[in-house]
Amino acid sequence: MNIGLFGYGKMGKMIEQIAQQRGHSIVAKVDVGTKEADYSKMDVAIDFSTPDAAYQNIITCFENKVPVISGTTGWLERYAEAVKHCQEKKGAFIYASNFSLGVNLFFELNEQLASMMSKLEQYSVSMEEIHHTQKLDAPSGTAITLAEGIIEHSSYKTWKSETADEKSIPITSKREGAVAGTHIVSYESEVDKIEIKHVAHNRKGFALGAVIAAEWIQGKTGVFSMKDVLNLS
Ligand SMILES: NC(=O)C1=CN([C@@H]2O[C@H](COP(=O)(O)OP(=O)(O)OC[C@H]3O[C@@H](n4cnc5c(N)ncnc54)[C@H](OP(=O)(O)O)[C@@H]3O)[C@@H](O)[C@H]2O)C=CC1
Ligand SMILES: O=C(O)C1=N[C@H](C(=O)O)C[C@H](O)C1
Repeated sequence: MNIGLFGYGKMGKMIEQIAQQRGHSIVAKVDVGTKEADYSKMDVAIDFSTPDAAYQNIITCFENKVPVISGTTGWLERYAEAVKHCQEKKGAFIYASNFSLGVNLFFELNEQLASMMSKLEQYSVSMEEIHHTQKLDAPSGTAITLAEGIIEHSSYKTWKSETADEKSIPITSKREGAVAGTHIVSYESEVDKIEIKHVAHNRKGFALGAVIAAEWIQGKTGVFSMKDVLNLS
């Protein structure tokens, strides 16, 4: 598979390593200063760029008939537009706030727990995410997906950073050192606390998941998710 990398930062470099180990070639590295890219050589584009850059990168790939895997967070207010564009162009697209197998299992566990906890009014839910100090967006994309999973299975209506009323899920964002990504969902009552926690030890799991998604999307048309790739639920 010939891969075009959009964003050649921490994730772009990790994806290059994993892709090459799996026998793929990197045919383009599109970063902030890149003037031109040869889309005709790309079987797939993998975008891990910035919140400001992702949407345009994705649309340009659809225009050039290149399937897109995007893991960039913080641009999701334009996700519906990107989906529409993909459908109009009969393209192929997967966005995931987190590509790691572990976090995708954690998403499933979170939804099952939310469903059980929705019957118990004495517990209040809250969330904490911890990432490295270079992260541009907060809360993390993963925390937003977790909150959406809880909202789908409970009476919570929305999420909010830090402080919240009883109808919204409070999310605390911490930025510390080089933390790859930690997410904690807590349910607290007057008498006890239940927590589920995912800790990424490094970025390899995110990169491997993105490369597996790129392999999976070959020859397909449409908008998919990691649930489709991993055959979950
Ligand atoms: N879904 C998932 O599993 C994961 C998602 N992420 C997300 O991926 C994104 C990237 O993370 P990370 O690699 O750590 O960040 P980095 O800051 O290390 O890398 C981002 C890169 O994108 C470059 N860039 C800026 N503008 C453009 C542009 N117009 N086109 C292409 N590239 C551009 C930056 O260049 P410059 O530095 O010169 O500005 C930088 O090299 C973030 O949104 C992060 O939240 C991260 C890990 C896992
Ligand atoms: O910026 C990061 O590093 C990460 N971003 C993603 C997010 O916002 O959830 C995924 C992972 O937690 C690492």
